[in-house]
Amino acid sequence: WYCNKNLPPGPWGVPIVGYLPWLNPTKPYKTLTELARKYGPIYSIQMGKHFAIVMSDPISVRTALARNELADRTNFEVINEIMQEHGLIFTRGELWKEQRKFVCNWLKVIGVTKFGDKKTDLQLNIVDVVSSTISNLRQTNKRPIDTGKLFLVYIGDFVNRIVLGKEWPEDDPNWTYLRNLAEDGSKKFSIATPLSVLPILKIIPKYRKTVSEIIEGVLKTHFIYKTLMENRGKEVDQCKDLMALFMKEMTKRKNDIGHFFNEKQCCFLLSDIFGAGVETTVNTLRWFLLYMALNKDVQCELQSLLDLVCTGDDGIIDLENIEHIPLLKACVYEIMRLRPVAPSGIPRVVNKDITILGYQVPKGTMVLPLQWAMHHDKKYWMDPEIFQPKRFMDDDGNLINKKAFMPFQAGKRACVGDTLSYWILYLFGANIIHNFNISLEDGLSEQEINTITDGEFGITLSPAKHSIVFETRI
Ligand code: HEM
Repeated sequence: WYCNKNLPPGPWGVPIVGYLPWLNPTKPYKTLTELARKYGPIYSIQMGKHFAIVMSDPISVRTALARNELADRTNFEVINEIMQEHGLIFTRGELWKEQRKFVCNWLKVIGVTKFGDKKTDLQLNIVDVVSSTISNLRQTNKRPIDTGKLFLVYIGDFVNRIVLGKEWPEDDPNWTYLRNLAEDGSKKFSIATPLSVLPILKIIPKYRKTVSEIIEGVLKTHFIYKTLMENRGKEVDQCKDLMALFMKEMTKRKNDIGHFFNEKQCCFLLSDIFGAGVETTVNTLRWFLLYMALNKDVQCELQSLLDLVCTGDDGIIDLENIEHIPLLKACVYEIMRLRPVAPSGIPRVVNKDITILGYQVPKGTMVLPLQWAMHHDKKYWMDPEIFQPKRFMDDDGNLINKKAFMPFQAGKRACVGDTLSYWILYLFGANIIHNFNISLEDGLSEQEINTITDGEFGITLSPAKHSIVFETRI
């Protein structure tokens, strides 16, 4: 690519590491955004081993992500070592096509449809874990709570139900192990991240050890999944969880060749969906409650609206009720704009030489759709740093689409869990705000609050450690 004179502009780097030494080590998306303001909506940058283009104009990002040539993920050696090219998120080619179709079909089977009937068992399952969360919070008696641990238990429980067809008591040793692994795994993955761009770092014991520990966690998780599979009997035929559907597909195709429905793929797929579904929604919900605590006027307005629609005897706000409160959806959109859990974007790779916005982009180039830059661009958002949910509403109070809003990205590889995530976030968000007055623990200085809202970036962007006080209001 050095000979290619028609590459997008971009900063110079140094041999081997490229531009890495100049990236903010804890918030790389902020440096990448500053570079976007300097070099424009498409620029090139060398990140260690990987040559990348960074895109930040929403229309060109959508157009680029929709192209077949960008439907693959970057080939990271360390990810291949851990995932062995199985699962869904990091797969390529025929395996990806087949497994994505299978997962999208499973989501339809359990009732996740964009415009369909929302009064399904699925909603009852979410409401059930929301009710347990609320009962738990009622007992906190205004004691400050670490929302990360709490939501991991309940959202994790819901995801286990739909993925494994399994409900574990909170103190079950397997479930406790998987939860600890989820928390610990995020930290380990962030330690291992530099390896994806600089595989040479593998010679340093700290990195080797981290990768070995991640692999050990993967193997133990698969052991738990395999035991669950072995213990499932005839009931599987009636079940709709992902594991059951996969097992039925394995039986149906056991004499066929040229497919990927085998036990190894099943284990990687189940853990991929658990990982993709839990950490993202837990952290988005934590951001939501944090900003509710910091914006009492919005919280009060929401509570009055929720009081009006909550007419059922059970005191539950359901998806039907939520259709009448555009402000709630606007708050969820605004939090995903202001603090997207994937601020740098999830990278894709160019699988053959192509032209993007008049530039020649060679095969193998990594493409970063930079969510942080799009979500904080003054051209599209007035006062982008301020939490202002009503920017997603018109003067008549209706929701409006914003082209620069892309938390799930776009195109053939966009997130498969967008609708499900919204349902989880609406049901948890609405019912918690309806039941409790939310505030941040007392006595924090402005600087401490800024540190919390600035967040910590690992696999996802989460608020820095903080506690929330839940005061019962109904
Ligand atoms: C707030 C919640 C969530 C956010 C912000 C989010 C965001 C994303 C993003 C940015 C991508 C990359 C898409 C691309 O390359 O264009 C992605 C991929 C993916 N997400 Fe989500 N996600 C969320 C929740 C979920 C949930 C609940 C599930 C589980 C059903 C899920 C499953 C996946 C899968 C399987 C992929 C990989 C798709 C593929 O490579 O074909 N996500 N997500």
